[in-house]
Amino acid sequence: MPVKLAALHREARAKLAEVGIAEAALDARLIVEHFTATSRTDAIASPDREIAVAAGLAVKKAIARRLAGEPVHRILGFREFYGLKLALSPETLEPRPDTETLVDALLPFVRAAAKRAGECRILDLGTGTGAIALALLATIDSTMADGVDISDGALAAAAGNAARLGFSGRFRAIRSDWFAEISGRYHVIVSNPPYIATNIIAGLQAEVRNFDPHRALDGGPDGLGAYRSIAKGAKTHLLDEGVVAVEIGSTQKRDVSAVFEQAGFALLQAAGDLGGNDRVLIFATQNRS
Ligand SMILES: C[S@@+](CC[C@H](N)C(=O)[O-])C[C@H]1O[C@@H](n2cnc3c(N)ncnc32)[C@H](O)[C@@H]1O
Repeated sequence: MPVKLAALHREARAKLAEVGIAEAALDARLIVEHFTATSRTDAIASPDREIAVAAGLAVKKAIARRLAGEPVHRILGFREFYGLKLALSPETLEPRPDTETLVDALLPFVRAAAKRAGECRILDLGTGTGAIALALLATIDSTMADGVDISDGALAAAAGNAARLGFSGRFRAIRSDWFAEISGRYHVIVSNPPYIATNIIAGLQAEVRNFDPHRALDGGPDGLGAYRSIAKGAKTHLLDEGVVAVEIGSTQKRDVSAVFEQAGFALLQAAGDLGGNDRVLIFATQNRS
């Protein structure tokens, strides 16, 4: 029997709240809206709208997945980042709001390079869904980006997102172990690399541990492995006046700075995330700063 929209919302919310899911109301709303193709306005203006049986069943299945611990955006299959709707795959990290801080901090450097050189060439190492590169392309016209990943599934998701958002002409997805397959030079190298120490992963929140790919999380024994690879290769892939920007774990500012300083870089700027934690470091080559 078809069910009414308001009843579906109520039932979904109650089921998630019952087991103590923190964002029960929001998660229920996102699930119902997505699987019934309705909006917030529909829920207010047409609470008695009848929902087709198939859509009602799809909501039930989605609620069951949420109850089993799957993050809501994995269930929906997409997540918003910097105002862009990005499709996820099992091989991509779910982009986080904290990473938007990295995009914000980098924009002035991208703008300056675009003004200076007529265009800004960006290399996004560990591109995942393409989140960082696509946010920069969406914000500044005279930009092009190469998104690198070691995961074929992530690269397929990034290329799909670029195409859907109309950026195929300015975005290339490249399979590479960091710089191994990269020969060009860039005005900006950016990365949100895996930065969690291997022995910490088992103790992470279940939603992260069980659903984000470990290749996107695991930074090796001390969490710094990817930074070492990036710092080592960055100099020979930067154009004059170029910068390298990385996201970091909240306790890694000193260690990551040391890794880049040893590779011939100087810290130009540090930025915090929405919670006030150290989150972004931007470096230039030492002879420039
Ligand atoms: C923390 S995720 C970041 C994803 C995306 N940039 C974001 O901010 O949402 C790190 C990414 O690095 C990729 N990665 C891990 N090891 C790599 C390697 N050796 N070379 C290239 N990419 C790698 C992972 O597949 C993953 O997509």
